[in-house]
Amino acid sequence: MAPVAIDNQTSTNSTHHAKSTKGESVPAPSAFTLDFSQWIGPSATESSKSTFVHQLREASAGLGFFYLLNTPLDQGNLRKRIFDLNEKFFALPLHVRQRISIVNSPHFRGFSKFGDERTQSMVDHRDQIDYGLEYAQGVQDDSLLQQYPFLHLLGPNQFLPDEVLPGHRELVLRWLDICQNISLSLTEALEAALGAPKGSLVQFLTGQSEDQTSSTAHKYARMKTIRYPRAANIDGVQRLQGSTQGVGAHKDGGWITILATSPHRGLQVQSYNGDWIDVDHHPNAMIVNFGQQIERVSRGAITAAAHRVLSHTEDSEHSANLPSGDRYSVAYFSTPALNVVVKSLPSDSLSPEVLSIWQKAQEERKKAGLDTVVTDIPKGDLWGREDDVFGFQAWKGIVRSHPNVVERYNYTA
Ligand SMILES: O=C(O)CCC(=O)C(=O)O
Ligand SMILES: [Fe+2]
Repeated sequence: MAPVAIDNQTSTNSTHHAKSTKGESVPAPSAFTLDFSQWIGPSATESSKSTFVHQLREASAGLGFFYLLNTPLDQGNLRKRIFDLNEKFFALPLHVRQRISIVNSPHFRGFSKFGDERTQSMVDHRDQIDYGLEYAQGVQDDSLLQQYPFLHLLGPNQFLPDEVLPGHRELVLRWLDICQNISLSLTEALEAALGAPKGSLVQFLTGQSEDQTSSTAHKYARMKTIRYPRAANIDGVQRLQGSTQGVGAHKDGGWITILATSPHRGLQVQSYNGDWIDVDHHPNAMIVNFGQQIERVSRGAITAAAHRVLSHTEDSEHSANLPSGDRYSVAYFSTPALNVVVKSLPSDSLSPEVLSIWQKAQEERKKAGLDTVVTDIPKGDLWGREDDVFGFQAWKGIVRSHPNVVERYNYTA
């Protein structure tokens, strides 16, 4: 097959208000289920690995969301323990939760009260603890921080002591560590799926590629333990009348997201035709989606999923026949190292298999009367200039989500 240049312009063009010109409803591609043990571990064989890579390729060009079975996160009782921890934390009185308030942390890590976070300038109806890859201490060099404000993101997490929340530090750091490994391993599989040279994507995560801030690789990742409460008033804050925004429509700013949810409905992904599709809870699979940096690196061959979470009150129709109580989730976001320039792969280096899947998707869109993908997210929302290190994008994303931290430390946005 003649190679076709996959171009960022056409593959991920934002057509905010585009509609199917035929006005008919277009069937949406469904989410895929992949088995991680086919890719890595004692039962993986050459043939199972190639099946995995094939499925990953298909999943990457579809909704950009897939289920991943048999990860180490679903072994033993780890998932149950972290969800128990999450529920216990949010059951604590506000003044105890605020002992690890995000505004205590110059590194944007800690508890955000209900109503303190924004997406697309609108308030999110959730509360959460933000974490990042653990660094014993923050960067101390003031002139470096001035030049590269995103280095403020590196530093220690905040945890409640074991007497108050048993296992908090241990469990979260373990979850983070396992997710790091899964994300690296999936990145190796993505290299195979795209036909990219070995190590060409992994280098972005390890920080071993181009380096403009220092000779140190500033590896990075974020994680959140989240609650979407149902009550009308949470910690003295009233829900916005009529708003169902748990977290508003967005594409994750980083690389790969690994998500576990409680059985409650709420997560939705936007199909190429603009429809919002439920991504249901899976009791023994992680939900994986891609972030904007992979979309950029792959020139749009891999879709960064546009998604959102609806947050419903007790009496809404969405709550019917669903488990009562609040929705919880644990989200891990791998990102490129802060010091790397995330360069796109040369378009002629993408494998014919990827190009043909991409072309098929294009043809389907055309048949549906759509020239481009319909999305609520502006194109290249968190893409940087080709020569900027990723840290600047990470900084842009975080400062707009947490204006209270920006104000407390006099950061410039
Ligand atoms: O809570 C969820 O299910 C998803 C959260 C999410 O998309 C995010 O925090 O970026
Ligand atoms: Fe997200």
